[in-house]
Amino acid sequence: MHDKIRIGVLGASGYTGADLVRLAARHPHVEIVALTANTHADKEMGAVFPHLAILDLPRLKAWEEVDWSELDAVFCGLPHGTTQEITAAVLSANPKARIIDMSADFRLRDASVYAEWYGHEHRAPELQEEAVYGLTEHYRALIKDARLIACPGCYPTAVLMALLPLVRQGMIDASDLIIDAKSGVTGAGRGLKQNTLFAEAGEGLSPYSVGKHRHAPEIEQEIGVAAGMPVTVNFTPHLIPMSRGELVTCYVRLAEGVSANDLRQRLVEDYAPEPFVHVLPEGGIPQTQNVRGSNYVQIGVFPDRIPGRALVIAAIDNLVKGSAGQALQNMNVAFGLEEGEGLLQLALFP
Ligand SMILES: NC(=O)C1=CN([C@@H]2O[C@H](COP(=O)(O)OP(=O)(O)OC[C@H]3O[C@@H](n4cnc5c(N)ncnc54)[C@H](OP(=O)(O)O)[C@@H]3O)[C@@H](O)[C@H]2O)C=CC1
Ligand SMILES: CC(=O)N[C@@H](CCC(=O)OP(=O)(O)O)C(=O)O
Repeated sequence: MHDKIRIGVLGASGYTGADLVRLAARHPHVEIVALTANTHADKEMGAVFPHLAILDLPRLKAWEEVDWSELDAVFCGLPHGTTQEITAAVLSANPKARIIDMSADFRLRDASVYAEWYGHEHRAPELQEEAVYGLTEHYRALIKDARLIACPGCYPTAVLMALLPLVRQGMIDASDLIIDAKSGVTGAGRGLKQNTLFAEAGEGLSPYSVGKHRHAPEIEQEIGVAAGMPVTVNFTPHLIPMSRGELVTCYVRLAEGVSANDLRQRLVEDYAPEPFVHVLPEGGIPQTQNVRGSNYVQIGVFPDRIPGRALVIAAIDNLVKGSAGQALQNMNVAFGLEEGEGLLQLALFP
């Protein structure tokens, strides 16, 4: 029996993997045993990420070279589509390993919805069925015993944290949700992409995947469960010229007799025991700068000038609460640790 949780991070040369390493390196109950990369395999982590060079870390290697038997938990920060077969291989080599996946591969429960939005049949359908959706505050009881945890996408994390308690209580109309979302460029990963080049993303603001972003079905899946009926949402993401951070503005229709104040009160009460959720007082403005580098979520509620409507706004750091931080939070739950262990650092402001 080891006194620390021995972890591997697949995709450690990417943004989510590297942020996981940054956080895990200071976690008192974690030992980082294996790190993998694709094109960066065989490099030192500190050579790929000089901000981590101060740490004594294992060398990056190809995932095929990892000895799975020495790991208790495996974090996957791989491009979606690549994690299914790798997860199946890991679990067949070490059925006791806990997999905490940051990609989209196991989030959708319906195989046909997955195939429609990701363009291929799922390659590990039995694992897709087994996976637990890793929105910690809402699925904690299932995460505790799960072998495969599918961490939510960054946008769905922010949206669902803002809306789930309200939909569940029937305080807003789940069939009338308009979500205007903005993300920093790290949301797109570290690979070279034209739209995230400084010259093209800087000093600009653009919507993308309008009407067809793959986070829409993920949001619809979870809102649908909370509402007890299928829903369709209007979800439009935008790319903002900042490195980290995400802000979602949700325009909602209030149920009869419900006010924006009631929504805030509901969120305050539901999230009162939650260490990472801060529901702001009346007039409080959520800002990405207030959560930058941290695992916190800020939520603000405002009345709309249009009667019967309200705005619920949430801010997160896409790489922390939106991926690596939430993944580590899930590991804490799965291994029976204090949920805030390794995650209580405050936002880097300004
Ligand atoms: N960025 C974000 O804000 C969020 C991302 N996610 C999801 O997390 C996952 C990782 O994202 P992110 O870190 O941004 O991505 P990056 O592009 O920054 O990193 C991808 C990582 O996967 C490795 N890799 C790429 N292709 C393969 C392959 N075929 N086999 C094995 N390893 C491979 C890369 O290795 P190498 O660099 O050596 O080529 C790199 O380590 C994605 O599924 C993403 O959608 C989820 C929530 C938020
Ligand atoms: C700015 C940007 O490009 N963001 C990414 C979202 C990152 C994320 O959460 O993606 P997964 O669902 O693949 O994990 C995007 O819109 O595709």
